[in-house]
Amino acid sequence: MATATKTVSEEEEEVTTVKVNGSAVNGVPPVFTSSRELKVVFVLGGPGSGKGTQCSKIVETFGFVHLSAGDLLRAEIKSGNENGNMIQNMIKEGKIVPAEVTVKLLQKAMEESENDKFLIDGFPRNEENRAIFESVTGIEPQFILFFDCPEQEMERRLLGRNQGRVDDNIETIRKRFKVFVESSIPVVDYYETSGKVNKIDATKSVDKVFDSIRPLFDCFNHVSSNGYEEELTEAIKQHNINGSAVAITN
Ligand SMILES: Nc1ncnc2c1ncn2[C@@H]1O[C@H](COP(=O)(O)OP(=O)(O)O)[C@@H](O)[C@H]1O
Ligand SMILES: Nc1ccn([C@H]2C[C@H](O)[C@@H](COP(=O)(O)OP(=O)(O)O)O2)c(=O)n1
Repeated sequence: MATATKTVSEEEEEVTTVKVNGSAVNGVPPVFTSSRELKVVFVLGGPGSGKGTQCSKIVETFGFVHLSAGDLLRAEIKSGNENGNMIQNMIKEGKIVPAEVTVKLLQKAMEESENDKFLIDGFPRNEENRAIFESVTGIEPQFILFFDCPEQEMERRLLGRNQGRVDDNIETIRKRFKVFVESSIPVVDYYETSGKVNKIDATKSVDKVFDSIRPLFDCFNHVSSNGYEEELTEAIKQHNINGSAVAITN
């Protein structure tokens, strides 16, 4: 007689469903253990372009969880963890922390959350970030928000941010801009080839920037009978048609 009881191997199979997209790094298979269908949006842009500000608004309106890679790293410094000194020194120098450290923090935060929609802010910041995240979690982002803002404006905003950050001084800011152009823009270019990048003119007011982002997230609240994927594809198409005709920074 057929029974509804699941075998141990069937249960194991369920727990590993998000692993299937992951490819092995050096022969090591992906290790993410969530059984949920996670939806991830990467939020990229230069330092001070307004990523964190807009993420807070998206969280309020669309119920995403905001995971700022920078905030997670700063929390790690405060926690007194053995990596703290190394992270602190790299941030002070405007350098990018090794991906294994950052991916582990993001992975832990996602596993501990009960939500299934994540805004990952300030990540992936280089090719190593991107490749290791993909291999470990098997997650492909729904899309990328790319905040386009001239350096002069970002510098003005960072110098006025006033959060007591060790890296918001002119010397480190210049280093961060260089790293952004050399290491982060290539990641944006990578996603550009699969049509996932939604460029946002970040020079406008906070409310105007949010107005331009909003249609990309509406589908997560108003799912039509076709499912959110079709709505999202249409929203991305419209965004690109109306698209802010702004040049990639530098
Ligand atoms: N559209 C905007 N116009 C003017 N200032 C802004 C805008 N968005 C953010 N800011 C301010 O600029 C600074 C940097 O913004 P933040 O969101 O922290 O940037 P990021 O997370 O990209 O580093 C903050 O002081 C913030 O209040
Ligand atoms: N993926 C990441 C994100 C941030 N970091 C480090 C290096 C960055 O200069 C600092 C600050 O990043 P954060 O995203 O908080 O701030 P900015 O966008 O530079 O304003 O953290 C990292 O090493 N790797």
